[in-house]
Amino acid sequence: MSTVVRHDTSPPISLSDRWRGWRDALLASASFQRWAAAFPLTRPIARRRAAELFDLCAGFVYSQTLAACVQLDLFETLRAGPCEVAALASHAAMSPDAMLSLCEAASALQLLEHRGMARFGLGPLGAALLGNPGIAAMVRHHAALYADLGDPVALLRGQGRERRLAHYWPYALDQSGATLTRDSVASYTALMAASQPMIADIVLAAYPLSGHRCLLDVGGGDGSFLAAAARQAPQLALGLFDLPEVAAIARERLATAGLADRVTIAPGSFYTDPLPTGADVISLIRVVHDHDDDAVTQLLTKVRTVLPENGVLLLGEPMRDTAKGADGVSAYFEIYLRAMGQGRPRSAQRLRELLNLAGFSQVRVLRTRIPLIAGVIVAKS
Ligand SMILES: C[S@@+](CC[C@H](N)C(=O)[O-])C[C@H]1O[C@@H](n2cnc3c(N)ncnc32)[C@H](O)[C@@H]1O
Repeated sequence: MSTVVRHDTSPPISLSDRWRGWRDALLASASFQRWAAAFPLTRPIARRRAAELFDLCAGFVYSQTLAACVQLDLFETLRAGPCEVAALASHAAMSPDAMLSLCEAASALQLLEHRGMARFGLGPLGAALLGNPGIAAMVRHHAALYADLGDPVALLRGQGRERRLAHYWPYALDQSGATLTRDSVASYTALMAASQPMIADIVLAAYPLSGHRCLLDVGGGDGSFLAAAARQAPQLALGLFDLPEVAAIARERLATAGLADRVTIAPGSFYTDPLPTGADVISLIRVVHDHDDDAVTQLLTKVRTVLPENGVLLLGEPMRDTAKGADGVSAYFEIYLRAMGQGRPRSAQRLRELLNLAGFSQVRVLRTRIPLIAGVIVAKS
């Protein structure tokens, strides 16, 4: 491994750099670690750090344990009540020993729980997962991400290998959407629809739409957010803009929901086509984060241009800095979006800067029920 060359144009070392340097040297010292683990006052910190490092090393195994449970429909199987390992094993076409390993691992992760007499039932996290089908869908689609992450350094260097995640989100490869087929958009559209009810609850609780006349959902997927908005605000006229093949799915889904008369569907790409006019509120739900800064600034400018005076932009997506525990979200999206090939996880502050750049001068960051899942910003020009 070569040494990093430091140029003397680096800024002078600050007091905080010095303090951190001292701390890092201490923490990196094996003898300090031994002392900290032995000394009663520092022992709890040493144990916590050891557990945190262990979790980081083992994270992939935890994820794959969860993936196996989802793939085998274990949570669904246990919904009705606990089962014997032998029955679960025969259902999953594996040996009872292998099933026991999976059940033990899943129990340690609170996905399952021992229920005595070689039986296992749902654990608190497995049960919670059943209440939100979006999570299982998310776990299943991670197969593409983990394939890309087989060699993380090659991924970061942009070397070789076909990127499976970029094919999963084909608009990352074709911004006009012209080459996309129904098949190529169907899985990501279904994935988004599965988690949309929770997102819609969070966004619409933070910013109820009762004061608006017409909502245009840009990048609106299969129309699940619009359907939730329609339930909350019966007066609202609805519009959806998305790539043509996705817009076709939305047309069918919204017709099935009995909303055909209330909704106008506009197929197109926000890179190449104008946005429809007429809405007094335009939503961008989980759209901005997977596009690069220049594209986002252009999109936000387009949105501002078609909004009337006093019209509102409603932006909802995970943000780096709006929640306790958001560090994990930040780490996840940094690498996820790198594998996808575009976009950045942004802080509310960075989004504010991009909104200002696009001509929105009144920007408010709203509190949300579960900030880890979605932050909300409303903006006016
Ligand atoms: C991550 S999904 C979010 C979907 C939906 N808003 C939700 O939260 O469930 C991003 C959406 O933006 C759409 N999209 C991506 N690029 C687009 C473009 N250039 N023009 C229009 N829509 C686009 C995708 O088709 C997809 O439906």
